[in-house]
Amino acid sequence: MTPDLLDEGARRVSAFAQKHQAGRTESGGREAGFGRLSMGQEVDTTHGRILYLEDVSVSFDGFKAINRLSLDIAPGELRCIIGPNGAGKTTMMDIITGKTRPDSGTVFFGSTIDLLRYTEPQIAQMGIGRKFQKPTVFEQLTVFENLELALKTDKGVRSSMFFRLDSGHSDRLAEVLETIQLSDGMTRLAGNLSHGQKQWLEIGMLLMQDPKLLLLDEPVAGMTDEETARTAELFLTLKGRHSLMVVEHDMSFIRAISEIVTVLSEGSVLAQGTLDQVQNDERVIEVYLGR
Ligand SMILES: Nc1ncnc2c1ncn2[C@@H]1O[C@H](COP(=O)(O)OP(=O)(O)OP(=O)(O)O)[C@@H](O)[C@H]1O
Repeated sequence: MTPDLLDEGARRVSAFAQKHQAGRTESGGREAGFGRLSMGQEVDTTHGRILYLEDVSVSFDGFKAINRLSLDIAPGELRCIIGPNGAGKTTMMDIITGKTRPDSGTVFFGSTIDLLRYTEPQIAQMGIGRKFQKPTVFEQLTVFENLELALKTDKGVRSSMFFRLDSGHSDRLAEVLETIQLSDGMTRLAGNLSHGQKQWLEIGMLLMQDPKLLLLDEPVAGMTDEETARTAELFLTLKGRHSLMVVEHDMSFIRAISEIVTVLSEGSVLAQGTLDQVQNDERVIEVYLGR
């Protein structure tokens, strides 16, 4: 990175810090919430569902990875998805985000947006954010710059460096920094963060884009116990303001955050209920022990 870019970055961070130092609230301003949608479409959740899949199937070379899958998620819900390896969890997220087209079935965002009519970037713009297992932050940029860049994903890195935050963006950035507990580390290079902090930063980058629905694939894999506990706290603060779908194998984490747990097996819903209910379900015990 050139010195002029570094100077420019430092100047912006300093101006930002001065503006927001006094403005920190106990809740980090979280009461303001998120929720903007683009694409000129509002998500209609009046029927009590933000995501709705019905009878969805997809095959790869004759193998049914998703088999007549039906499930729905309520606005503000934090839904945990578990299931043995190969159950179809990632493929289900690929279908929701437009990465994979199902052979049949229905996938709706709210009650009016047919997601199967949109491309992957359009679905992201509509407010469905996805976090893959591995963190993909820009290691050579600071925490602040990563978050700032997330506001302007349509621009190149250099033009984004000179992008000026308006006060709405600036407030959101401060709010997100508080939410992901990186306010004090905003000038650190992302490459120097711990694994857990990188994961939180990437979640923060998604939050900058005002997602209605967040899909998170194995968010605590590789985290320390302390990082896992902090991630549970983070998800509980996001619940209500966003809808979350969390795929995870770590049962202690699921226990800390879950209300309803959906168990996938062989591409379908095998069981659904509280973690205790599904863990005591004979069919669930069988698919886990059978492997
Ligand atoms: N593009 C593809 N081509 C062929 N087979 C695929 C493809 N994507 C997924 N599959 C198969 O579909 C099945 C479901 O895979 P998927 O990755 O969705 O499972 P998962 O529940 O996410 O597993 P894990 O917990 O191991 O991540 C697996 O048998 C996988 O091998």
